[in-house]
Amino acid sequence: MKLLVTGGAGYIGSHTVRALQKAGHTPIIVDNFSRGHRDSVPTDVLCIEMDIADSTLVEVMKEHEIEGVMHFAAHSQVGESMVNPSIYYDNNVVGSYRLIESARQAGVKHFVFSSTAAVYGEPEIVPIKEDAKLEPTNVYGRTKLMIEQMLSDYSKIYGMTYVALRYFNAAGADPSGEIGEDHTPETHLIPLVLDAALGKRPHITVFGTDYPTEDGTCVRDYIHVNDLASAHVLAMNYLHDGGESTVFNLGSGNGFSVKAIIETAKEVTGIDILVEYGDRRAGDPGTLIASSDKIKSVLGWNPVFSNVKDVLKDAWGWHQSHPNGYDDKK
Ligand SMILES: NC(=O)c1ccc[n+]([C@@H]2O[C@H](COP(=O)([O-])OP(=O)(O)OC[C@H]3O[C@@H](n4cnc5c(N)ncnc54)[C@H](O)[C@@H]3O)[C@@H](O)[C@H]2O)c1
Ligand SMILES: O=c1ccn([C@@H]2O[C@H](COP(=O)(O)OP(=O)(O)O[C@H]3O[C@H](CO)[C@@H](O)[C@H](O)[C@H]3O)[C@@H](O)[C@H]2O)c(=O)[nH]1
Repeated sequence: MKLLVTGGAGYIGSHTVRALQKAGHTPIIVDNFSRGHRDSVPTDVLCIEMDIADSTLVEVMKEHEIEGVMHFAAHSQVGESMVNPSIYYDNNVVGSYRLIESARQAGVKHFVFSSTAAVYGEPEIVPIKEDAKLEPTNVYGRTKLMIEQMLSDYSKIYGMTYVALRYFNAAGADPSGEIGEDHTPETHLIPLVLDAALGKRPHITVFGTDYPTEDGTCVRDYIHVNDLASAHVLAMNYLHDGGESTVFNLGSGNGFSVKAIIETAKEVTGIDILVEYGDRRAGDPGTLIASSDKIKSVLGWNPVFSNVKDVLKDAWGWHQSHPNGYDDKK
């Protein structure tokens, strides 16, 4: 299939582009490079510098006979969304609306969307299943839920089928060491802990120690970025084969506290990382752990990297070989 990949120069998008190539598809990237990296784009992939809100995308999709869109492009930081919500409503909600509408006008048949565990808010039952209540505790999660609702309406009324993949915490890097996580500014726990191990930061600050969890710090479900990538290929193939619109969770099914991640990072790196304890970050739920039973049974998804230590090892490999991230920003 010829597939348009928005945000394909970002962290998860760049890993998925490679998975699509390996599966025999032709990805075409659209990225405005607000947060992505040119060096993460394979040299044999067409990459168009463009915003998802640009209405001329209709012509791009028609010209390249795009069958499906994979939509990664977004702002995606929980903390930032609680400080600067307007850019989240604009880039995520308005931008996605314009993209979905362009796809409809171009006759695109399928849509795979990067949703998030943040649509659930504070769960009543863990592991979280797809039919759990949807009450986001932060603006970021709310914007993603609104996009899911748009896709549901477009599917019912215009017949454009979609899969929303609600990922939990993406982590790790391709074991090749060629691509990895490089956000500016970095806000995610694992890269920050590894930056502290590299001496690029004096310490890691734990956000909150009074959550109702075993050690008082937030519990998250960390999933290897390549396992996320393989799920995208399965989801698009499923839609191509006539599968109906639906949502799937994507996680490892295991929860790790912030303290546990820091301890595992100390083991993997062999470095005694300095830790400080701070206040809670606004909008953070205490515990998010996925049930991924649905995607396993419906799509036959089979995660390869089930151990958080292996995830951290791959992330550490990338950080050691690219201590300043991609070269393109220097
Ligand atoms: N990282 C995670 O743990 C995680 C978890 C759940 C969901 N997600 C979702 O997955 C997706 C990818 O996340 P990521 O960590 O790879 O993010 P990222 O910031 O690395 O990648 C996003 C890419 O989209 C591009 N982009 C942003 N706005 C754009 C626009 N208006 N037009 C064109 N390009 C634009 C950026 O330049 C960047 O290359 C996001 O939608 C995010 O919400 C991420
Ligand atoms: O310096 C730090 C950074 C983070 N944390 C904590 O570590 C956990 C993980 O935080 P982070 O890595 O920022 O991820 P989340 O806020 O859980 O959000 C990620 O995971 C969500 C799905 O669960 C996605 O939707 C988001 O896009 C993605 O950023 C949270 O409890 C944070 O409070 C710290 O204690 N100190």
